Order: sequence, then C-alpha cells, then structure tokens
Amino acid sequence: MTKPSLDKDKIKFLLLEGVHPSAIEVLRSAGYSQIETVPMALQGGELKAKIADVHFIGIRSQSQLTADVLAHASRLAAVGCFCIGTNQVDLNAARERGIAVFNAPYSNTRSVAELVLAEAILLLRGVPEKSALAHRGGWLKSAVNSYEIRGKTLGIIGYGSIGTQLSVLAEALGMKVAFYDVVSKLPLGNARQVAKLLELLAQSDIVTLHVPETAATQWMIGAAEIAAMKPGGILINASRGTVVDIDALAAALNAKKLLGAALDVFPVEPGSNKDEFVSPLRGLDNVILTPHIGGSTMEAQANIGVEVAEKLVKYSDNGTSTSSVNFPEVALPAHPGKHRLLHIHRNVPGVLADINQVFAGNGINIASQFLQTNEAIGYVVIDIDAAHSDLALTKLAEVPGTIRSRVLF
Ligand SMILES: NC(=O)C1=CN([C@@H]2O[C@H](COP(=O)(O)OP(=O)(O)OC[C@H]3O[C@@H](n4cnc5c(N)ncnc54)[C@H](O)[C@@H]3O)[C@@H](O)[C@H]2O)C=CC1
Ligand SMILES: O=C(O)C(=O)COP(=O)(O)O
Repeated sequence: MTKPSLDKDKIKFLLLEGVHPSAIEVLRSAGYSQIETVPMALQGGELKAKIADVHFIGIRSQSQLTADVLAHASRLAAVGCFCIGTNQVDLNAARERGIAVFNAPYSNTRSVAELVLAEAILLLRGVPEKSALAHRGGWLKSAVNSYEIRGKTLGIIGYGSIGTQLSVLAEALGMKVAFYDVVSKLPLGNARQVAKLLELLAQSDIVTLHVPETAATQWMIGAAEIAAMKPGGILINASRGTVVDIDALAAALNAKKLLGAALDVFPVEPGSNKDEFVSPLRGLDNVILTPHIGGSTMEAQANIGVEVAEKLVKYSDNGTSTSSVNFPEVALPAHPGKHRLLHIHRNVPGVLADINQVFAGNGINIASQFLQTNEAIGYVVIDIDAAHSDLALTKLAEVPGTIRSRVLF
C-alpha cells in the first residue's frame, strides 16, 4: 500500500471525544488546516466511514480502534491517543498496517493522583453517605467509622507514573505506602514493595489500582481478592473498568465487608454524556461514582492536547516516531534540500537488501539513511535528491514485504 506525499492542506485530521483545542492550535500553527472535531466517541459504521477518509485520528479512551475498524483506515498514517491508556487500540493490527500509535504518558498523572487522594480522605470520613443523607434532609453528625488518613496504609497496585506520584503525595500526608507491581520498582520515600498481591491487600487500609488493561490485569480484583482485604477497607479504581469484578465488589459493599469504594472506570461506560450509566453500584451511598474523569482537568487536557498533537506533527512533517507505543522509534534530523522517503515493511530477512538495490540499481545516491526495527516491522528513512524521489517511491512500493511508503518534501 502506498501513501504518497500530500500537500499539508490535503492532510486530514479527525479529532474525536472532545480533544482539547490546544491540539488544534498546534496543528494549525504547523500548517494543517483540515481538522474535523467531534465531541464524542464514534462507533460502528460511523467510525469506519470517518476513519476511511483521514490521515490522522485523535481519540481518547472511548473510541475502539479494533482490527476491523483499522481495516477501513487505508489512508491512516498515525493514531494519537490523547490519554495514557492505549488498550482501546489494537496495537498489533495498527502496526501490521504501518500505522504508528502515540499517546501522552505523563500529562494527566497528577490529576489522577489528586483525585484518588481526595477520594481516600472523603471515604475514610464517610462523607459520600453523610452528604447523600443531607441531600435527602437527613443529618448524621457522628464520628463512628470516621478516620484520619494520617498513619493509614495505602496499598498501591501498579507502581508506575500514577502510582509513584500517589506514593509521594500520600507520604506527605503522613500515610504509610506499600505497593505491588509485577516489575521490581525503586520505592520512593519510605514506600515498600510487597511481593504478593494478597499480602498487599491484607495489610492495606485503602487499596488503589493503577495498572494498565492487559490480559493479566483483567478481573484481577475479584471475590477472593476482596475477601483478602481488611474488614472495613476501602477500594479505589481509577485504572480500567475490567480490572475489578464489579458484582463481587457490590456484594462486598452490601455485606459491609468494605467501608466504601470509589470507581472512576467501569466494565461498560456510556459512550456519551447523554447515555444512561448502568451499574450494580448505583444507589450505594458509600460509593463514589465518577464518570471516568480521573484525567479530566483543564490542566491535563490542555497539556495532553499539545503533547500528542506535537507528536503527530513531527511524524507527519519529518517521520520522527519517537515515543510511539507500537512502532520502531526513530528521531530524525531535518532534511533541508532533500526529499525524504519513509518505508515501512515486514521485518523479514532480505527486505533491506531489496530496498538498497532500488537505489544502487537505479544510480540514486543516498544522502542519509536511518533504520529501526521491532519484532514485526522495519521502518527505514532515506534522504535523496528531489530529482529521483518519484522513481524511488514507485520502486520502493514494489519491494516484497512493503507495508506502506511515502515521501516528504
Ligand atoms: N481514570 C482515568 O481517567 C485515567 C486512567 N488511567 C489508567 O491508569 C493506568 C496506569 O497509568 P500509569 O501509571 O501512567 O501507567 P504506567 O504504565 O506508568 O504504570 C503501570 C504500572 O502497572 C504495572 N503493572 C502492569 N501489569 C501489572 C500487573 N498484572 N500487576 C501489577 N502491576 C502491573 C507496571 O509494571 C507499571 O509499573 C493507565 O494504563 C490507564 O489505563 C490513566 C490516566 C487517566
Ligand atoms: O489517560 C487515560 O488512560 C484515561 O483513562 C483518560 O481517558 P480520557 O481521555 O479521559 O477518556
């Protein structure tokens, strides 16, 4: 499949799910004018029809870019996930099609950490129940089941960007921090790593989840894990809805095994603000339910807009793929006076020899060449004189194993 170069005014961007306007500013100031925005996620036929027509798509956590959807994306060069999680994109299918996927791994981490800490404090004081009761005309002035956060143990599952920030903030409030992670991590401050998940659950007053959605994290907190928690413990999940068995959690809350819970993510989330939220946790006053807004602050969204849009611009303008989550990473210099050929191919023996033969066999001098591979694909970038770029692009597209190629002026 060949994607020849296009003038910037022909390159189409589609930004879904209310991506922050800071992204549009970045794209416009880089010279791109065809930018369509949609305030919500698209699904099914509508998503397939829209994606078929664009070169770049920006999404957040709700747009499902499955292999089936990506099969319709014949022009798509890259996906920008304007969030941390990339589980909503079939990364292998994208890679097989030569589509690079980018995200914003850090910009909303502080927002999530702040929300989790606030929820921990509110739940330890029984505020959600007391507030709900007051809204109904009740009055529950009582210290029963109301605790300070100071001195309590916070058990963090997943000690990555969010987990570590939370660790530092929690210690500043006088909490003890323990964490469980599949990787050995350097504990910050006085935090300590616990070898087994069940051990962490047994010793924590508050358990909070900060793992990505993977096969290993699916339903990792079920009835057995909740049973291992301290009686009167608190569970917070602002990671992904598939990590917690929500029925088991509802049962534990109804049985008063847990003091409370806060959920920001759910196995099934409404596609837009107009759809109904359905959950067995509805109506439980000791549960804080938030509509997947852990990263939804003005600061985080503005920063994410800039961060991801800049990555898309760099990839579109000069082929730089640094920090892509599914693609060989190449940081490329400018290419003044040269045309730049980008060639994405299956990583099988012999392709590079065939590529080099295109140039040797046609007497085309290579000014510079960059190559990076991963287990599935190779990404080669070749700068040459403008006079030869049409021929070279045509010949490159014929190399067996080619996934896609394009030229940048
Ligand atoms: N509610 C919201 O709005 C937001 C939710 N998130 C979610 O939070 C997740 C975590 O974000 P970050 O901290 O930035 O990710 P990260 O990748 O920096 O950290 C994740 C940590 O989880 C660990 N981990 C992976 N599999 C594990 C397993 N099976 N058991 C234990 N530990 C495991 C990793 O080793 C890593 O240390 C994201 O993947 C995303 O799904 C992120 C931002 C906003
Ligand atoms: O950053 C993430 O992974 C999130 O879950 C935030 O998702 P959102 O951009 O708010 O749909």
